[in-house]
Amino acid sequence: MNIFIDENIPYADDFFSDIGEITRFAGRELTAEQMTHADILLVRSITKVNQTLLSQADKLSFVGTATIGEDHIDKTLLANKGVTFTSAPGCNAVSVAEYVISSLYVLAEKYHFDLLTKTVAIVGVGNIGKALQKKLTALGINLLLCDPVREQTEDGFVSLDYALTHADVVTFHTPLTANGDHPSFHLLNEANIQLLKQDVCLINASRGEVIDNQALLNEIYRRDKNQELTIKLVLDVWENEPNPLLELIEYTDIASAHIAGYSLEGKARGTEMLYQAVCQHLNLPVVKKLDELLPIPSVTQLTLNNQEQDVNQLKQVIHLVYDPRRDDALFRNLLAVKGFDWLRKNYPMRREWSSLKLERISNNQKGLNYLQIGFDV
Ligand SMILES: NC(=O)c1ccc[n+]([C@@H]2O[C@H](COP(=O)([O-])OP(=O)(O)OC[C@H]3O[C@@H](n4cnc5c(N)ncnc54)[C@H](O)[C@@H]3O)[C@@H](O)[C@H]2O)c1
Ligand SMILES: O=C(O)[C@H](O)[C@H](O)COP(=O)(O)O
Repeated sequence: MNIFIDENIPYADDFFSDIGEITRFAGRELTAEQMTHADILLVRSITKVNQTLLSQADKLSFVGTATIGEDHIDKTLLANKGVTFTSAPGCNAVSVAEYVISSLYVLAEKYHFDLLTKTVAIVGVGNIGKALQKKLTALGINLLLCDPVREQTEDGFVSLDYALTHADVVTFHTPLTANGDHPSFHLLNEANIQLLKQDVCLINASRGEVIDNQALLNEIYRRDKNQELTIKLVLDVWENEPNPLLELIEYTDIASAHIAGYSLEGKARGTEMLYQAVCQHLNLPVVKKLDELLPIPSVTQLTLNNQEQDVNQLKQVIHLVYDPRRDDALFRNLLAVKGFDWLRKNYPMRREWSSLKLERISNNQKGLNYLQIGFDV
């Protein structure tokens, strides 16, 4: 059993070494010739699984992507070839939600605003959007939800134009789609970008192509020329990765190399989900568990030393576990020297909020419930 596994899939040996012979590959360099030997192929988002790659893959019976996004997979081709496919839905949803909230508290600090006075629009309310909705609701932050697919059968959603016009923060969490009733390609574009409020915070942690990056840059120039307040910008994903629009970077408040989903837990859950799917595919018992593999966090416990949680304490606790300014500094300092893919391949350890246990001075503390937003209490 020959298992081809992307080099950026963690814990591959732990989960798969006793199932078959593992061949690791660099995600952008896998060739059709190599695929002649593969029974199982496990990829990440940068490997295009298409006719070109699979033209000689006569032994292939299973393809898995250790990611939420599937836009790099020709699923129709796999179905026609009788190849089983699975992705890792929700594996890094918490990681992305925590990236967004950590970034919002950086913006609140930098621009001296109170998040509780802001309305946040979540565009795309699936696994990630729901994780974000749960945390932001627990933080008492006003929300608008935009999801035309869910809106067909559920209440409580607003149109994109309404969200763009009324929200102080707009954060995108749709898949990248070019077809269907609600294509997301260039969802934010030249025609609607001027609807954004004067001092809006704009976040993209979905796919770069969901926002027309040139139209965004042009809008930034236009607002600057008209001496309007500029857009506060958090970009984790970029059109044309790994070659982002360089002129856009200087106008971002937080820029990162498509790492919002890169918590250790998020990436490792993707591996575990593929392992479970491979076991089902091969009729093998599931005997490996991720919890047995995760390392002890560098900070495991914190005692909160004041009776009332205030926003400063909250910000410090959140940024103790993960502060996106770290990734922004790496991006700005190393993108030109090392490159986008290197930044992702060499991403430093990052844990999720649940890895930190909060000890309290007294149990009668009122205010924020850290447990509800995802800390271990
Ligand atoms: N930056 C990162 O590291 C990172 C990590 C994980 C996922 N992602 C991206 O985020 C995307 C969303 O992830 P998810 O797990 O929430 O997926 P999901 O499929 O669970 O949810 C996506 C939601 O978007 C909605 N949607 C689809 N088209 C829409 C449109 N035109 N307008 C508004 N809503 C629309 C869907 O109805 C669905 O509810 C993934 O497809 C992936 O591309 C990025
Ligand atoms: O789709 C996803 O899960 C995320 O975009 C994830 O960050 C992709 O990571 P990659 O496969 O590019 O390493």
